[in-house]
Amino acid sequence: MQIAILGAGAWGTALAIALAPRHHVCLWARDKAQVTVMNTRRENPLYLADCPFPEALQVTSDFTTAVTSADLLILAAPLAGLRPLLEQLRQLSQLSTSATPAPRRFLWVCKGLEAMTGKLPHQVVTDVLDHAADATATPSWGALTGPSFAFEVAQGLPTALTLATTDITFATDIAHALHGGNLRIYANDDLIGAEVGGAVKNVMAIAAGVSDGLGLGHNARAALLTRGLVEITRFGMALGARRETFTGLTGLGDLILTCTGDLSRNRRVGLLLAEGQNLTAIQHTLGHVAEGVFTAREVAQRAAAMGIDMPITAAVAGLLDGRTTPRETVHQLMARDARTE
Ligand SMILES: NC(=O)c1ccc[n+]([C@@H]2O[C@H](COP(=O)([O-])OP(=O)(O)OC[C@H]3O[C@@H](n4cnc5c(N)ncnc54)[C@H](O)[C@@H]3O)[C@@H](O)[C@H]2O)c1
Ligand SMILES: O=P(O)(O)OC[C@H](O)CO
Repeated sequence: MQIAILGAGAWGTALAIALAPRHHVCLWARDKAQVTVMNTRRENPLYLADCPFPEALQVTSDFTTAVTSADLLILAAPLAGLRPLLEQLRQLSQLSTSATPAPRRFLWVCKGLEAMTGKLPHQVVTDVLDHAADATATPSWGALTGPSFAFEVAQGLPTALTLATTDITFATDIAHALHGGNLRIYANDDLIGAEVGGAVKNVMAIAAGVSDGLGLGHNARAALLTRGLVEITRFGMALGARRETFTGLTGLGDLILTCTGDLSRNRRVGLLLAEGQNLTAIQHTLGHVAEGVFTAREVAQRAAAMGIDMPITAAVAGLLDGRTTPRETVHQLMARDARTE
């Protein structure tokens, strides 16, 4: 299969490295200087150092060429970049004079709720690509998500992912095509559940980082993960997800990985919050803002509007907004009334 990976951050680069030995893969980055560096050094020192590119991997800054020659697109920007990237694709489809139209099969890999709109990635997709106007042109799309640190995937370590979409035939076909090497890909038709799991686990990872950073111990972390999963499930089911999705890879799986693995950027935000750093200082230290920072606020707002009890999420949102300190947050959570599990 000819695959174009759009976005050469850590995750897009890792997927390109993992898929290139079995597919024709073209990795696109919008920054020409970054492409020159990647082509010269055959690695991505800015986002994923010490992970050499397979010989067959192509790297380009030519968007049109990357897109029009692909059978499958993997949109590998963070959630904030999903809408602009889709707009770019839509323009290309509309403006293309090529005999080969832009491919309609695509996956996204971002995790979160969009800042300001509170939308899940598939809602952003349907916002931008108004496919309902032409039923015959319905694109096939889905989320590729699950417990996966980019560095480990690029190192060829075993990883299991989920390809979630409402069209199970498409999910199964593409999962089958991508499955192989040390990547296991499961198909799932609960797109909302998969996206909610991937989004809200980032909020819980910030909480776990705070807990560990304050030295609250293993008991506290186990409680946090367990009650965090309850919150994720509650929120997801209210949005239409299936309960069992939250015990799968995109729920419990990604929650465990991100809350306990020190490669997690969201967990690191929590660890730095526990040291007393504010968000500006954290962004300076890490060089970016982890997805959970935006998602915490959006989930807290949506949950409050829907009357869903999400105390850990609300606590993380308050902490990120500077309304409480890490120790006050712990005190507030522990002071809640006793209840049934
Ligand atoms: N890093 C991981 O281990 C990992 C694993 C699984 C999923 N994810 C998810 O994948 C998404 C991307 O994460 P990442 O780690 O690659 O981020 P990153 O910060 O390493 O890189 C983001 C890349 O996207 C590019 N980008 C941003 N906006 C863009 C736009 N409009 N058009 C084109 N490119 C754009 C940036 O230039 C950068 O190259 C996130 O939502 C993340 O949650 C990451
Ligand atoms: O580094 P994080 O916290 O963005 O997590 C990366 C992946 O989402 C883990 O599955």
